[in-house]
Amino acid sequence: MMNIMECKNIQLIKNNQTILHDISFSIEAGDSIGIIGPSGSGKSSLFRLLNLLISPTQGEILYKNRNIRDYAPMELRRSVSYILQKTYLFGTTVQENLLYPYQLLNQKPDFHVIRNYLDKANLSINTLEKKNTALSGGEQQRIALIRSLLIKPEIILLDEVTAALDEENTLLIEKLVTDEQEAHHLTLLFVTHNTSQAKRLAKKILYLDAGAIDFWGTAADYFSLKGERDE
Ligand SMILES: Nc1ncnc2c1ncn2[C@@H]1O[C@H](COP(=O)(O)OP(=O)(O)OP(=O)(O)O)[C@@H](O)[C@H]1O
Repeated sequence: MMNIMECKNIQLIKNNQTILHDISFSIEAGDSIGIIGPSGSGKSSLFRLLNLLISPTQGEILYKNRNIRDYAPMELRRSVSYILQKTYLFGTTVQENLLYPYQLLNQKPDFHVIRNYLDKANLSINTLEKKNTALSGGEQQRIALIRSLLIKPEIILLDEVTAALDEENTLLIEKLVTDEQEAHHLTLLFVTHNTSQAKRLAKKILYLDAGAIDFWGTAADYFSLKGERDE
């Protein structure tokens, strides 16, 4: 299996506080990695590093064997897409958001593809004409995810994207992601506080505690060890 991304001895210090200590792990193409750990353990900081929003104090991050600092940030962010709990739809209508990826990629909009994603997300084609503000939080989150997927990233970083959603919306978001993994070998890293979600989606678990890796391995091992600890 090819390592699509690698963190090598990452350290992050901010205001004299060590936020991440010596983080090393490799991400294989097609992986599905759940990142869990207590509040303040550094999960979002790790994503911000992987997306070139901040730089490590020490260590290096490689994407396809090349230091991410050697990529233009916008170029890297097309391949490594970062989606937050609080989504930002821009402009006025849903259509503007779903046509944006085609402008970015300099391609003609493919309404067949758009319709397909809307169908999967349980949204009708008429949603395109709706104003962003006319959508529920769950619908906005689905549109934001579709907008990201239309850019055809190789990796997506989902930072608690379903934390504010109900079960139905959560499962729709999960389905969009898992279908994309099957169809395009998408690599998934997701932060969650939801154990059931981690069990449903993760093949591997990275557990952070106070900025250090406390567990890194298969989800099966993690949940069987955790089960023993909880007994
Ligand atoms: N810009 C910053 N400047 C200084 N300290 C920061 C900054 N951003 C985050 N921190 C600190 O870094 C630590 C890790 O924060 P981070 O948001 O990465 O944790 P997290 O695991 O994502 O937490 P949560 O689960 O609550 O979202 C915290 O102690 C936080 O206060």
